[in-house]
Amino acid sequence: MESMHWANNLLMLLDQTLLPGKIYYKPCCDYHEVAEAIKCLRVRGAPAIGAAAAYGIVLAALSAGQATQKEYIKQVESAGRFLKATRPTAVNLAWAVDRMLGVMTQAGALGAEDLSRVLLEEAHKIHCEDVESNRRMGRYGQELVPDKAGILTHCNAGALATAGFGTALGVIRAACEAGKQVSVYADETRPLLQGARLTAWEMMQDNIPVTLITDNMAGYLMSKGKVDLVIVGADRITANGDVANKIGTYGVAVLAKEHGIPFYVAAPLSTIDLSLPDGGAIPIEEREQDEVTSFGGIQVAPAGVKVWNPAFDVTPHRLVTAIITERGVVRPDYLQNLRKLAFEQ
Ligand SMILES: CSC[C@@H](O)[C@@H](O)C(=O)COP(=O)(O)O
Repeated sequence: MESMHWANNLLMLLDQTLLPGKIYYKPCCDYHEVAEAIKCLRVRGAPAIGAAAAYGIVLAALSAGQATQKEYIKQVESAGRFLKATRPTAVNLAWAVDRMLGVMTQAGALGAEDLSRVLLEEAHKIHCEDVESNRRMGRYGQELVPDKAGILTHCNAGALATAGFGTALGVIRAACEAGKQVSVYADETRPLLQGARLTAWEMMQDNIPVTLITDNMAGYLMSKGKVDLVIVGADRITANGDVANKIGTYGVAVLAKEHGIPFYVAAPLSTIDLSLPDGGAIPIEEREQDEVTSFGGIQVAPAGVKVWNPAFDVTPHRLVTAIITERGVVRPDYLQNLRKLAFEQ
């Protein structure tokens, strides 16, 4: 299932807020619609919001087509700032926007039509490269998966969260393609249920055995010897290997440590942010309180109760066994090894 595609100068986004009940591709005809879709999690997952934002830049460029060159550049840059401000944690979003703006600057001498064509080519490149990275990650990562493994995952780091194949779920898919049998356990992932709604659905679509658990069952599941490894995606990885991912990931990592279970993170290089020294510097998105006080549109908490709703947490690098990237598997010392990997050609 494609998370997005480009058709007739429109970005078609699979509306993930409706899954698994309904499959609907929402057409976005301007960058404001793309920004709204990112904010509301119609499109979500770090690489997917990066690719969507890249197409958002193309839409801004297309609608600036009649402007003078100076005005055109001003409008596209302003769209870039707008798109970047939608969600602060996943660095892939800013990475993709900056890459698009960089291409615009380099090709600055071109007329509007050519410039928009170059931007569309770049957005397609970002989209295609992500699928290719995930496939590579899968090849490296599947070597860490023993046959008959019980695998716990949190949130959704699958095809839906990327341009295709997935990061953490890509590793699982690659292990299956290599002939291994696996049993996947999906944390439901409160408050927005990406695990229940999306991961369980994705695994079932591919006939990969999956068992859904609520988030508070993970420790007991591990104590019963059902989990051989944990694998999750990431929204941002800092220079020292600290990992921001969906809220609840940190708790799973602590439980994995307690039970001696390897904890793997699968993420492309576009998720690695060497400009930040450690996880303390990552901006963590806080979302609306009704995501916590309501469930399926029904209020489940007393009106007026105080709520804290961070969308992500940070897992310290000491709990991360290895980081799987499209260039290979990185192990501690992350400070040294991530830098080495990023600058390798
Ligand atoms: C390959 S996706 C990795 C992460 O982006 C994913 O695990 C996650 O935390 C997504 O959060 P979301 O709030 O659904 O966008």
